[in-house]
Amino acid sequence: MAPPSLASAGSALASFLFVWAMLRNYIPKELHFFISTTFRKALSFLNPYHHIKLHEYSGERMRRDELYSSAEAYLSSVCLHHARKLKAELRRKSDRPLLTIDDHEEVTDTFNGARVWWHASRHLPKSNTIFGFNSNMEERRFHKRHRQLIENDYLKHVLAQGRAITACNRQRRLFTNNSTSSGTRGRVWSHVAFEHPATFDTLAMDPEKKKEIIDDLMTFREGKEYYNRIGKAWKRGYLLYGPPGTGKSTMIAAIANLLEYDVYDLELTAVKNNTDLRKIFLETTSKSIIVIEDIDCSLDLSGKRKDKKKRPNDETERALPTATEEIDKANNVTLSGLLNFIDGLWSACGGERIIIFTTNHIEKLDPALIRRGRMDMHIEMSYCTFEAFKVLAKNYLGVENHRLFSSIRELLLEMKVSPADVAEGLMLKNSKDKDVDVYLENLIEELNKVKQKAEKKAEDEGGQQKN
Ligand SMILES: Nc1ncnc2c1ncn2[C@@H]1O[C@H](COP(=O)(O)OP(=O)(O)OP(=O)(O)O)[C@@H](O)[C@H]1O
Ligand SMILES: [Mg+2]
Repeated sequence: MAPPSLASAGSALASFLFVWAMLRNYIPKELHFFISTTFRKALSFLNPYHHIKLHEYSGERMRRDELYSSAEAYLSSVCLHHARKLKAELRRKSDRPLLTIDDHEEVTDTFNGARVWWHASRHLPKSNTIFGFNSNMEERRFHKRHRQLIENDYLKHVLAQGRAITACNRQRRLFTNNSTSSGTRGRVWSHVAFEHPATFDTLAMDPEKKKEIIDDLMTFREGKEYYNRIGKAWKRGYLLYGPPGTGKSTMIAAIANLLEYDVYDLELTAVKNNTDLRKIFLETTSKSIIVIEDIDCSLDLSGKRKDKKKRPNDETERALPTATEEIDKANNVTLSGLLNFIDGLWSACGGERIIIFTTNHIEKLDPALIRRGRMDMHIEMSYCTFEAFKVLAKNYLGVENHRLFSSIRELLLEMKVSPADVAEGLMLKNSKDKDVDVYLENLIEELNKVKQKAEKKAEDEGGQQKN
């Protein structure tokens, strides 16, 4: 039951509204206006709550408002379990039903001691609404004493959390600029869902080196303010080099999965010239990894610059281009175009990008391309060590130790074999046998074959030299 003071206030209000309804048609318009505005003011003065509306579509181009979508993701994550009415939908290219809070359902959230009521409503389009969007609206209500907190901190909190949740939930994409792909619709990039299962856990490499790379990546991801403070574009370059089959492409997938970024696989040979390269770059989004695989094969990097001996002091100091170089510039991607792509003014647009080059021949690359600051971290992917083998054995066979491990360690110390070859040896074809011994014996047999081949090759080469 309501307390007596509230009950009497309520009955007074009811009597006032009744009298007002009876008299409103008989009093002059000016008096009617005065009474209704005074009444509204009195009500809003007594109302301790303030409201903020978030519209789903905003701006002249009726784009989906990011604050709205962030709030939707935030509420679905933080307040979903409090809501009684939910909506379930299957988003495109997803096989997991997505649950969100239903329209007209009210949920509450608490932030630094302030309580906020969220209410979602749906406005059906009027006949003359442009584009005919259903404009949904989230409305927040909070006590006026928390206004500063809500305006300054809560709004930012909802945006940041919502963005992070959206990034985590979204289907990541693998883009290619190869124009022969179907469905490009005039765009330079076409994409498919990125579903590579590689992670740093499944990547076979020295554990310390792995940790160093993970730490570096995580520092980068959290580094927005740091990069702002030091006045540097929020991007980082990684050069992965090493022989074939040592896990360079696998590491790219592991990085993308760790950071939850999209991957843009840039095929340089399909880019006409530097202008196109810039356009291509501008069509990438943030939170992405731009990859150029086998960079030494993609571009004739050596011929585009003058003799290094003439410019010993500064690699950025370039000699004037010759006429042939000018023609090349119009028709090809040049080294300077690529350098511009990596760290020219345009490269700062959007931010939060990682650029990765891979190569089997680091010695062939122009030093300017891979100097620190452009390619901040040089990562050597090496032949399979015993530590790397242990990761593969755990992934493929689920064993962390075994009596045959010592023989494998000996063999790996004696020869150079890629993790890809070891992984292949751990996979028995046409076998349903799940016995670990069989798999490891198969690997030892394969490794011995490689060893004998290498020894025979060395013998042949030795014989040829004597002759
Ligand atoms: N370090 C590794 N950890 C786990 N698996 C690996 C590793 N290296 C290679 N593999 C296995 O070998 C296959 C080939 O590896 P990957 O394509 O990553 O090699 P790469 O270094 O990119 O070779 P390339 O120089 O020829 O492009 C992968 O599919 C993976 O199964
Ligand atoms: Mg590769």
